[in-house]
Amino acid sequence: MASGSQLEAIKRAKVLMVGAGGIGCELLKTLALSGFRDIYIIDMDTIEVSNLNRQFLFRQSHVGQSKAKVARDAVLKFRPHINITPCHANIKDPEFDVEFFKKFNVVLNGLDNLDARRHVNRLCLAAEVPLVESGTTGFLGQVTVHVKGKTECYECQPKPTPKTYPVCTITSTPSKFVHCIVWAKDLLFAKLFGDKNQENDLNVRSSDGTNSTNHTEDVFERRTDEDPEQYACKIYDHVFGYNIEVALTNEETWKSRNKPRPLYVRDVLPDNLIQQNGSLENSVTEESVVSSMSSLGLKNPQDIWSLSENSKIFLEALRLFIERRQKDIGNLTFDKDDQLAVEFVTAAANIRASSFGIPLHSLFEAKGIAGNIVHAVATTNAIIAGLIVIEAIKILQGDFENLRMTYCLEHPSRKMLLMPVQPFEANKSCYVCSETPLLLEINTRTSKLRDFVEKIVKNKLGMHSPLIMHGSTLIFEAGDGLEEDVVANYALILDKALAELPAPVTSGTVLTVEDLHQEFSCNINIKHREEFDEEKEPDGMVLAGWIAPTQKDARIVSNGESTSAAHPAVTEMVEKSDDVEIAREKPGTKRKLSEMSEMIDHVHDIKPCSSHDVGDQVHPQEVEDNDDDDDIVILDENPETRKKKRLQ
Ligand SMILES: Nc1ncnc2c1ncn2[C@@H]1O[C@H](COP(=O)(O)OP(=O)(O)OP(=O)(O)O)[C@@H](O)[C@H]1O
Ligand SMILES: [Zn+2]
Repeated sequence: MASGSQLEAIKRAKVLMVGAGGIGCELLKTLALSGFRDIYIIDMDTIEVSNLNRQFLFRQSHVGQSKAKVARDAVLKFRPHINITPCHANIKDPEFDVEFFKKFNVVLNGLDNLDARRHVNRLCLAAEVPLVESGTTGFLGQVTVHVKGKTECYECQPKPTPKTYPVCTITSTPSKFVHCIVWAKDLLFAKLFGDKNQENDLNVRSSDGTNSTNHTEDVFERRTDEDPEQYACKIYDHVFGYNIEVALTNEETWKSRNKPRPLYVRDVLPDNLIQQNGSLENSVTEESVVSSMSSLGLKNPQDIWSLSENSKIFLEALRLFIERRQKDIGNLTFDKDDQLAVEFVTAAANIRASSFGIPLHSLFEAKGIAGNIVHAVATTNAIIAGLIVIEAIKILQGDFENLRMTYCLEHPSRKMLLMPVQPFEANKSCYVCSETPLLLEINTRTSKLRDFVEKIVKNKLGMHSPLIMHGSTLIFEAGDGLEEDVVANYALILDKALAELPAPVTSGTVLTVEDLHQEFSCNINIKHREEFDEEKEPDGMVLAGWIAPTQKDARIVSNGESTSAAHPAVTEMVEKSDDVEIAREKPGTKRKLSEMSEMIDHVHDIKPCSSHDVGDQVHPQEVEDNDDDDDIVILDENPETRKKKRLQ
């Protein structure tokens, strides 16, 4: 029961809620029932059937409608007199600028991606509005609070980077099903249905053994006289048969590994395959979702298909893409909600797995791996939403002393499901909330402005509409509303090496990079470096100067006993600590735990590797083998052993 002063603060508060999904639905309900009266809610999505099991404000009849609007209507049914303003929009739209943010007393995030979270963080800092940030991954979750000048900001700690796999493991030597999924999704699917101009590491060889670059025919191009079935068989034979035969010629590779088996349509399927394959075409109606499973009469997504069933699905899905989804071809990126794409990727991954002697998986499992899905747990969302409201109330009352970051653990430690931790102070070298410049080591003679913009400014710094200045000279800008000739001029400049720009960027140059939409600016000191290690520094540049505070001075101390952990994950804390609060070495300050919120946003990535580095200590293959492909570290159920176990 809220006290009088709490109720006053609640009644007066203007709250901005971003995201009306799993956490958002719970949050809106809890805010309304706690007495909040003025809530602005932004969500860019419409309701999908898959949301209904946990986003309880939505019903089947709402599918296709704006989440923000339906959530508002649902809550007004039991709290008719409060003011909820729904907005079906992207929080990154320019209208949600710093002035907009300033209208609110607190911002509450129920988002599901790093990009939007960083954007909100920057605007909250600029507008000086406190932010309560949240995330859940299955049974795990956390609520963190970010108040400018009092706590760290959301970006003070580097976020976990996406899981990457060495290119050679993916293209040549898969040893786990996830490698086959990454191959099927990021290479084969992208090659067949994605942007033709993008770089792709899939071996594109023509059937006579020469590399396609030296040969007139590209197997992936469909000839005009080739019908979809023939084309599908050609692709099958090429990627599962011919390419494997070519790989087998490299005997070195197979000395210490099991050899893969080349697979050809003629061996895997009966001769009359093509007729069989297309014979159920009539079962696919115009209105229904295009699906090779239903076309072939396979119903249960939890069944593990045989090699021949996977082969049929592969050929049928490819045929259906050509015949029914022609307009999408060339623009597709894998989407876990695209049934035909999931079927194709499952089948392709399973056929490859079969070739390499890796156990096959069901469509349900494959979809989970391909879409990085950790199944959402409604109760975790409800707990997290409750905690968001508790922290929001403290903020509204100005009770900053008692703010807590709270972690929801899957396996309660010392009978505690929730672990509250005092917020950590701001990282003095955070490039977002402090003015600390970054340092970029780059080959200024060979790296193009485009590389700098894409790899550093957009990917690493998360800017969308950047403006790059060299002193008072504007080098580059991107974003909507630029004149055509300006855009054309920048397009030319992008292909120039940094040192050859009209205002040359060389060692010692300080660049200022700004994103006006994010009200965010930072300086980057440029240091020329001639060479980079292709394997360890695949970007060909290294951004430094953004040091997590944990690296230097923070260590976990539990009951007076320090450990050497540099950047503790929540589970390590559970493992080693008897206390809820964890003191830094410096007495009187407390440290918070590393973030888990991005775990769910992880994507599988591929990084380059050379082919002869097996056995090397730092070889990615070895790292990956030990690492077991995991994103989330959890504790073993048995508290005695307290071993770390990993959750895929
Ligand atoms: N940039 C953004 N602007 C506005 N809303 C956003 C933005 N990014 C994400 N969201 C919203 O945040 C919500 C996150 O909710 P949740 O994590 O439950 O995801 P979901 O898409 O509803 O479910 P799932 O991904 O599990 O199918 C979504 O409703 C999504 O539309
Ligand atoms: Zn910061």
